[in-house]
Amino acid sequence: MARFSGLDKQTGHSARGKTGVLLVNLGTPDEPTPSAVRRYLAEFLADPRVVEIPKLVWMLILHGIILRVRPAKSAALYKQIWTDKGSPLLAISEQQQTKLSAVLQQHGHDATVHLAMRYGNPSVPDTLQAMHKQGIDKLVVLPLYPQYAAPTTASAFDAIAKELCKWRYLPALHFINTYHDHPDLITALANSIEADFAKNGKPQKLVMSYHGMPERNLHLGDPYYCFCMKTSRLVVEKLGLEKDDYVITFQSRFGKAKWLQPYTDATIESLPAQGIKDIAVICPAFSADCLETLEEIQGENRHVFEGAGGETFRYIAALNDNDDHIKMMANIVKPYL
Ligand SMILES: C=CC1=C(C)c2cc3[nH]c(cc4nc(cc5[nH]c(cc1n2)c(C)c5CCC(=O)O)C(CCC(=O)O)=C4C)c(C)c3C=C
Ligand SMILES: [Fe+2]
Ligand SMILES: [Fe+2]
Repeated sequence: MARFSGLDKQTGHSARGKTGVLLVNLGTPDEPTPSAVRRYLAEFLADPRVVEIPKLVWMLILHGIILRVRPAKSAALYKQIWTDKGSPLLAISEQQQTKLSAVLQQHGHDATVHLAMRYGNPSVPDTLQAMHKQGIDKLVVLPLYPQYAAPTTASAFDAIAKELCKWRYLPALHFINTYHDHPDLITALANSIEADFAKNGKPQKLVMSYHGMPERNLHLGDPYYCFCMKTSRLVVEKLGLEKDDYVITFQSRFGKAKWLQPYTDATIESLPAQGIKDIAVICPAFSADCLETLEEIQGENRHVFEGAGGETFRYIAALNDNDDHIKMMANIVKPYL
């Protein structure tokens, strides 16, 4: 057998030269059941980009403890957010794919749009192989993480590289590594906050809650924290908010290590005692609503706030398939088509 995979002469040497856009997001279990969640978490948490502790020690902890306990608990949470179209993250990503494809066509670009999930399905290797067979040899990858982070963006790159390493005829490749300060992202976030304020009134505090990361990663050189700060600064400048109008926090802590601070849940719990009983929460690291926004913020953190004496809690949805968001994606990829 040949060492590198190639296409037969027919498909390999003619009808090529097509351009494809590949959207990548994190992924989600196939079903909200303990066995499907176990499969998903086993792949996710074994990724050395995600958990950076010595492999042997981590495999013992992961398989000995975490994968015995967490799947049942997480499956119960996934059940709460599951829809008739499946996991929100996947369903929303599919809508983004369809709409981006339509917008690029409208603008006269002859590029197809594809979707892959870093963990679970549709997988990165399956999607790339299908694109290869369709004659795509110009590839633009847009990982849907606005702020570069090694556990997310670099991990998406690893999965793509791992597949391409096996190919004989490599595509031209453009990999978008971050868009945390892209003007269209800032506009889309500001518009969505403004629409909420116009409809529901300006809250006493806007909480901008980002997915967390171990603090150690920041000291090792991951720019994620600084990129989150920049996204927030640009959005609040655009909205003309004052320092007291908002707070930046980090959610979804996993494990016992110190993660980026301040933590979302502790901050939200402390607000009512300071007289802040009316808040709106937005999660600018999530391009699609998912477990971490729908269950953790809209569910858990709402209870935390109300339990501490808070009165009005609003969650401002992720940008999902908003027109602004799709336009941003189109403008980000267009220069490379
Ligand atoms: C274990 C370490 C984790 C790091 C580091 C991490 C970073 C990180 N994650 C996202 C985006 C998402 N994470 C999601 C779920 C999720 N994340 C972790 C762990 C880490 N994430 C776990 C264990 C889980 C699974 C949920 C659970 O069992 O509790 C999701 C949602 C997936 C879904 O199906 O809805 C997203 C999206 C970012 C942006 C990030 C950046 C540093
Ligand atoms: Fe995560
Ligand atoms: Fe969570």
